[in-house]
Amino acid sequence: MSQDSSDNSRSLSLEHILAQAEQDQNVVTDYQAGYVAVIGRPNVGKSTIMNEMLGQKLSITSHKPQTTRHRIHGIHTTALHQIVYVDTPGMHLGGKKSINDYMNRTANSAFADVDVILFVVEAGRWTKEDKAVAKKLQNSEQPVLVIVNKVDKFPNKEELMPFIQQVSQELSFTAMIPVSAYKKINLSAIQDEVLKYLPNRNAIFPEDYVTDRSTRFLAAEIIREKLMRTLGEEVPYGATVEIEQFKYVEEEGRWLIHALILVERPGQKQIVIGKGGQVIKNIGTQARRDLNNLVDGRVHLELWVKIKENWSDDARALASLGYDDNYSS
Ligand SMILES: Nc1nc2c(ncn2[C@@H]2O[C@H](COP(=O)(O)OP(=O)(O)OP(=O)(O)O)[C@@H](O)[C@H]2O)c(=O)[nH]1
Repeated sequence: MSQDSSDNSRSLSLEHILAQAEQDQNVVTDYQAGYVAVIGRPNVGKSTIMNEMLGQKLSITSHKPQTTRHRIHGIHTTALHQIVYVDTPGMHLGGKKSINDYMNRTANSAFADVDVILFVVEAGRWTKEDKAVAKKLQNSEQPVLVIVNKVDKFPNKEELMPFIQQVSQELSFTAMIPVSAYKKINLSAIQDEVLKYLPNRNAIFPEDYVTDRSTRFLAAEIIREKLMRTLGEEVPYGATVEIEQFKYVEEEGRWLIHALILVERPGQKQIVIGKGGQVIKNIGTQARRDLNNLVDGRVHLELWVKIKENWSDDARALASLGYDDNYSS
């Protein structure tokens, strides 16, 4: 073999490699992956739906509006697709406090970069706040799927017709899907419809990821959920949870979690503690059950209540508690 021909064959194989690399880049994968924002006014069931779609509990739920304050990514991966759900705080009209501003900003920014929007509404109840969300979605470039949740409240489907007509008049949407997250009715239709619009793309997150939030963060959310479920109206919006310690104690074979419940006023502290410490004990017992599941082991939980005045109306305090605009997907 002459020197010339061997050079030639080397340059041919280089060309081949470059061509192959270009082909690889243009490969059309069958795999589908993308982001799905779950939006709507408070209390329509966004978190319940997302938890059901994921088959596990990530977002906290309660019967009180505005339970969700942060945006959480729940990741559902199969051999064929990866759907990344972006749960948002319920969008609402009222309130001048920093926390309300923060929640609306987070919700607004959540649907800027997604592939599909799930607009969750409550069967039979179309409010001013729903209208405001509908208005924001009017010029949306992404497909909008209207999820009519809580249809279990209407055993007679005929009674839902006026509601469906009203929504149809006020918003142009890609599809409308009636479901009950609570009774697990028709939830698979949501995924079927989402998959029609999810792009062909490789997985965004590694396949064993279920959320991009830390265990520590999820632990704080679990405690906050129990707090909101246990207490009356006046405390929960003035309360938040900060995890001070989260560590595995080898000798005890269990996790040690120290959490601070921050409230704004002395009266609230009394309510959270309860007579003879009964209320906080009850919150702790409920939270520990879920925390055991979270860490898949045993948890020793210590809860403390502390007053931090006006934390919900102080931008710096909010940032220090993790309500941070810089958090990104
Ligand atoms: N009857 C009925 N209740 C439901 C259904 N889905 C959710 N709920 C209840 O509605 C309440 C609110 O649910 P969430 O999932 O916390 O609502 P959300 O929209 O995430 O609320 P925010 O966090 O305030 O934005 C809870 O008490 C749920 O149990 C449903 O299909 N039927």
